[in-house]
Amino acid sequence: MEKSKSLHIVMFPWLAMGHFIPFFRLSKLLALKGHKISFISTPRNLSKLPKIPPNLSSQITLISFSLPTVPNLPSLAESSMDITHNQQQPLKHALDLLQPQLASFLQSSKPDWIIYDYASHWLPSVAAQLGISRAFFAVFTAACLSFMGSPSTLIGGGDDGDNARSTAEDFTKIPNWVPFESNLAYRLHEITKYIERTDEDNFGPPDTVRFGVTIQQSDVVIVRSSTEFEPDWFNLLGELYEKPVIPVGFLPPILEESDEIQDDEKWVAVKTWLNKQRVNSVVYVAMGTEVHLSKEELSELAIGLERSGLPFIWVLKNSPGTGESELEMLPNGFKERVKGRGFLYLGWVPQVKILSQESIGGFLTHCGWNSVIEALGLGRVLIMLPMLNDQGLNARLLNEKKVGLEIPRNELDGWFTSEAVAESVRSAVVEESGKVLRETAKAMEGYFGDFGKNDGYVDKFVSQLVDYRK
Ligand SMILES: O=c1ccn([C@@H]2O[C@H](COP(=O)(O)OP(=O)(O)O[C@H]3O[C@H](CO)[C@@H](O)[C@H](O)[C@H]3O)[C@@H](O)[C@H]2O)c(=O)[nH]1
Repeated sequence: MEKSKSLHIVMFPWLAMGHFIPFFRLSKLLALKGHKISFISTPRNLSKLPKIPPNLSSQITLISFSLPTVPNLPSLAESSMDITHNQQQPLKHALDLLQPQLASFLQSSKPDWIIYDYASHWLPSVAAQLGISRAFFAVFTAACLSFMGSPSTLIGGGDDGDNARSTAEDFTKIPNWVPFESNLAYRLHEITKYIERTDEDNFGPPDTVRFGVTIQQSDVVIVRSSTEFEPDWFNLLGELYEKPVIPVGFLPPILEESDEIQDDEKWVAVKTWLNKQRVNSVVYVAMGTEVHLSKEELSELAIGLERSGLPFIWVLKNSPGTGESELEMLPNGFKERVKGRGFLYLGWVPQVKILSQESIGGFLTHCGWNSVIEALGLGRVLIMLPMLNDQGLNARLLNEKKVGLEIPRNELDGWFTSEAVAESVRSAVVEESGKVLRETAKAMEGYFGDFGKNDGYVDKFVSQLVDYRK
């Protein structure tokens, strides 16, 4: 690469594991292509990132900013996985207070580009004043972003005519700006949770406004998806945003990287157990970093897995709200009854490594976009139980694509039964009724897991960064 084309790029993700992973993956790919990266976050978040490989250590600099203390945020909390849903807004308040540090860093380092997330809606205008080019990296699907609408719809304020959304029901309808056939919309229970959260925002704007302003004030928007997978949604998104929308591909994970964040002894126990199971037989159950199921939901899921009769490995978390672990919240006698057939794991697992084991037959998932990309990159069929954020929309899209099935729920309150869990799991993983889903999911490896194809998207993106630079 010519020296003149080497860029200095600052990365500033939202304080959530599901966002650091794609931002860091993109940083490494950009560094490999000869660009200098300054990756900014808080000390505890930076310590959770995989190690920078020696060949990239001179290209990537980690920049640590202490997170200001704010009311209603536990003192050691620095990311969305450390807190409950109700503390998400105080975390955004703390993020907003990083503005002066960010501004002075940008002023002194004068990067070519800054790539940021939706939450720091104040950042694009700070960067613009300093003459720095600005990219919003949306770690969501083009379908989900299109559903959310144009910047003016997101910013709202009642001036958006027919497009304005004021009630939860408005989010359960296909938007009038979608010109093609689709079933993409929230279920009432999914949006009720979302609205509950934004109503508690006493410290800053709701997420919709953060998104709208961020999109409106960016030079380009980068999306972690591909035009091959979502052609119509990408066309629509370009029209809604009226600015370049650049697919950066899926940024598929590198298997070896998950070695760095695992405890060897524990992994050996998981691997030994997985190796004893039949090929394509085990259900991997994991709900990401932000979903915390209630005791009743955990119980229904547990009994459903038990009833399915299939072997399963289930990753459980500590509940930041109660201090109780999900393992402690499981129904009485469950652990003993599934002993040998169900592997219960409390803590952080190397998810990509688990998904890559040949005994895995399907993935019961909350549909976080990272988890979906990791699973489809390895051709695993999905059993979908979306709970928050974009997850419901992801599930609708993946249902349309026939790569899995949604566990049937009560549309109003989201309740699901153990029978529905057992039937869905069996259908997706072993029964004839799920054969097409298994085959379609397998074929997705070609989009999600193909490194050459995905790297082509990053190459195109890099040449656009060079072209659009101010
Ligand atoms: O024990 C664990 C738990 C998680 N992971 C990894 O952590 C990431 C989790 O990301 P994701 O599956 O996207 O789940 P969340 O972190 O819960 O997702 C948040 O971020 C996503 C991307 O924005 C959104 O799609 C979700 O709705 C939002 O809740 C994945 O890479 C997992 O492999 C592990 O490796 N081990």
